[in-house]
Amino acid sequence: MSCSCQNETPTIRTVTIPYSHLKDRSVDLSAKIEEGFGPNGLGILSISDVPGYSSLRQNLLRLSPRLASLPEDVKKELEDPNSRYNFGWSHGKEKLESGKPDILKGSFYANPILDRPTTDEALVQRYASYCGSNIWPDRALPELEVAFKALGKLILDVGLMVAYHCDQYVSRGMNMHENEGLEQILQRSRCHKGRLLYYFPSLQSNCTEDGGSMSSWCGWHTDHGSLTGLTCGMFMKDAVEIPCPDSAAGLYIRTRTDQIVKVVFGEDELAYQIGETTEILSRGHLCATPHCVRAPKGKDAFGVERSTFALFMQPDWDEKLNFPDVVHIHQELISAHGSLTFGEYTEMLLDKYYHLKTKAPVV
Ligand SMILES: O=C(O)CCC(=O)C(=O)O
Ligand SMILES: [Fe+2]
Repeated sequence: MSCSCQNETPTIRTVTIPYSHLKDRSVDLSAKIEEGFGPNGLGILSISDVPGYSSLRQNLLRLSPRLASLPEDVKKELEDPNSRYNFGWSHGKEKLESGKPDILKGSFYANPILDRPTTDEALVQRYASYCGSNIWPDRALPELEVAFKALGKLILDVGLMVAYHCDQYVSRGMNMHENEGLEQILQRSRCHKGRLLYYFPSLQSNCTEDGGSMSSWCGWHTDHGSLTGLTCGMFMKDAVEIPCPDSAAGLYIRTRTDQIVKVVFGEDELAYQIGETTEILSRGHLCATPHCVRAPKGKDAFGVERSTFALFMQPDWDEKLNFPDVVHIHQELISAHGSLTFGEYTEMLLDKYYHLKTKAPVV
């Protein structure tokens, strides 16, 4: 890990694993997994030299401003209130830390592997945010489906390799039942979710000030699922890709010791973060990652937009989660219900946080 310090907030480079090591199941990557995801790690690591990745990233991220600038009535047709906007276009539906609607970014959600994970209508109603169907802009932006699925599949394939090495690391510290490792859970899931994010350009009135807030573009949170694949954000101005105009802008992480650090990884690297579900199931051997995104500031930030893509890899709605006896996240929910499926667990969380289905998702 290298660290350069500016404004007292250190900038830390992620632990990086070359793809050639990752794909080799006989290489022992425990030390790297521990350094990135273990109790003293940042909860993020990146994979370098993934074949084909750079162009798939560029193809998809370049479509993000085009999607966001489609006419309002076209975007409205891509909305899915029934899934609480967890499929298709979502803008201004989620709430910020302040409770105000989040109008700073637009998201497009889809399952990159299965267009329709089940035909069972009862399941679609019960777990609408997982079991729903994809909504593609077939006429307005037909390239989106191809580019989204191609990048999403690649991030899943590489993510399964990361998961294999996570299991190797965790099984050194605890007994793992057969079939209950992260790799197998993710392999058999039908509900992975991709999110193409578009951060609208800063407006003149607010791009000089962010009130010192780290989370000016995306609030502090931990991802809910198992493992999140994340691309390096692409900054653009007037449809042209530019370097980020403010070195303080980008992804921030809160460390185990409550320090806030800015995290960087190469444009051609694919980053992975741990979600809450993995932290619970691994009994804390792998730790979830609190993170947020800071918008650029200063006069050069005017008109600058950011695009990125996240793949939330999560257990199937039917997956029985073998929760440990002692957990420190969502303890009251889990201990009251010995064995829960991931679908049931998620519905309970949504109810806890979002007051009986009136608000936003927890991906
Ligand atoms: O924009 C980013 O880099 C991170 C987005 C994120 O954390 C999320 O979608 O959960
Ligand atoms: Fe996140």
